Amino acid sequence: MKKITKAILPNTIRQRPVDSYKGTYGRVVLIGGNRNFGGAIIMASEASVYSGAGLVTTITDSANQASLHARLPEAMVTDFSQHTQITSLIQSANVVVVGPGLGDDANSIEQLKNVLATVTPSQIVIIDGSAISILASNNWNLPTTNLIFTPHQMEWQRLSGIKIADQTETANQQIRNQLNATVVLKSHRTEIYTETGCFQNTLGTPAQATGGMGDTLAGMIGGFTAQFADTTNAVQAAVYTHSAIAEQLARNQYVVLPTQIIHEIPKFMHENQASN
Ligand SMILES: NC(=O)C1=CN([C@@H]2O[C@H](COP(=O)(O)OP(=O)(O)OC[C@H]3O[C@@H](n4cnc5c(N)ncnc54)[C@H](OP(=O)(O)O)[C@@H]3O)[C@@H](O)[C@H]2O)[C@@H](O)CC1
Ligand SMILES: Nc1ncnc2c1ncn2[C@@H]1O[C@H](COP(=O)(O)OP(=O)(O)O)[C@@H](O)[C@H]1O
Ligand SMILES: [Mg+2]
Repeated sequence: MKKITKAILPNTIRQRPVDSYKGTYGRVVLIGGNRNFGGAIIMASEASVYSGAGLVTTITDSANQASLHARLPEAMVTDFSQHTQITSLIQSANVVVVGPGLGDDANSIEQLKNVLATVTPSQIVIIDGSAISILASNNWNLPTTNLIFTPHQMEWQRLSGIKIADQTETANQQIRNQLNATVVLKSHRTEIYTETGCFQNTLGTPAQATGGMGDTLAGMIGGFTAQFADTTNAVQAAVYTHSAIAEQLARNQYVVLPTQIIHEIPKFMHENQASN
């Protein structure tokens, strides 16, 4: 397994061309946040915006709209009932992030089904949290698109059928091959399984063990893959950045909050972009 080091950052985070505009940096659509888990999709959306995604739209329960806008006026918002608009938003996205706080009720299942039916091969689809658990309990065909799963170990157990104790590199890679997807298997040393091999994060702190930390990572992966052409590098850079910021904050903090990481992303990317 190859180690992910600091070198991934300048290899991925490019200086912005002077003649660019918001469209240069990708359209991310995030879908999640039921009435109970609004915070999850708010953090994921914030993480996409702070990672530099050009345009971010959040599709969520109407109960979350005011709080999302109060925290993040940069995001556009549509609620779960706007079916026609949702389908056209998904069609226009470069990257779709589905699952943070989505829940598993009938509406959650319908929203995920619509994503899977709508996406095309040129898009990137990040499947996180509840969306992984819904997929694990339904025998649906996966769409032909660039799929990125971001499970924690129990979500991976549900999806892959591999018990946590048996989640070895060989077993994980075998299921990845069947899924034909990138798998970001989150743990204290997150592993990324791709078509070209497996990469392990070298950073991360138990100060990160708090709710919303993975929702934030999903949004960051959305923001990074929307902007940076090499998707495998973009995923690695997002995973590394998430933990590197957490480690910096953990020098002086017992616990690191997801929203604190989010607010440090622009500065961290500025300091670690390619110098040319
Ligand atoms: N503020 C918000 O809105 C928040 C909303 N959230 C949203 O909630 C939704 C459900 O996501 P979820 O991860 O909380 O629940 P679920 O999928 O049932 O997994 C938990 C089960 O797995 C087990 N487990 C074993 N190993 C594990 C591991 N390494 N990491 C984690 N768990 C592990 C664990 O074992 P236990 O802790 O009981 O020992 C337990 O039995 C999802 O949409 C998410 O986005 C959250 O992000 C929180 C903040
Ligand atoms: N002990 C730890 N050391 C390093 N990173 C951790 C540790 N515990 C959790 N994390 C990180 O926190 C995140 C947890 O993701 P997840 O369980 O999906 O959170 P949530 O769904 O609550 O947002 C992952 O990125 C994981 O790598
Ligand atoms: Mg999660």
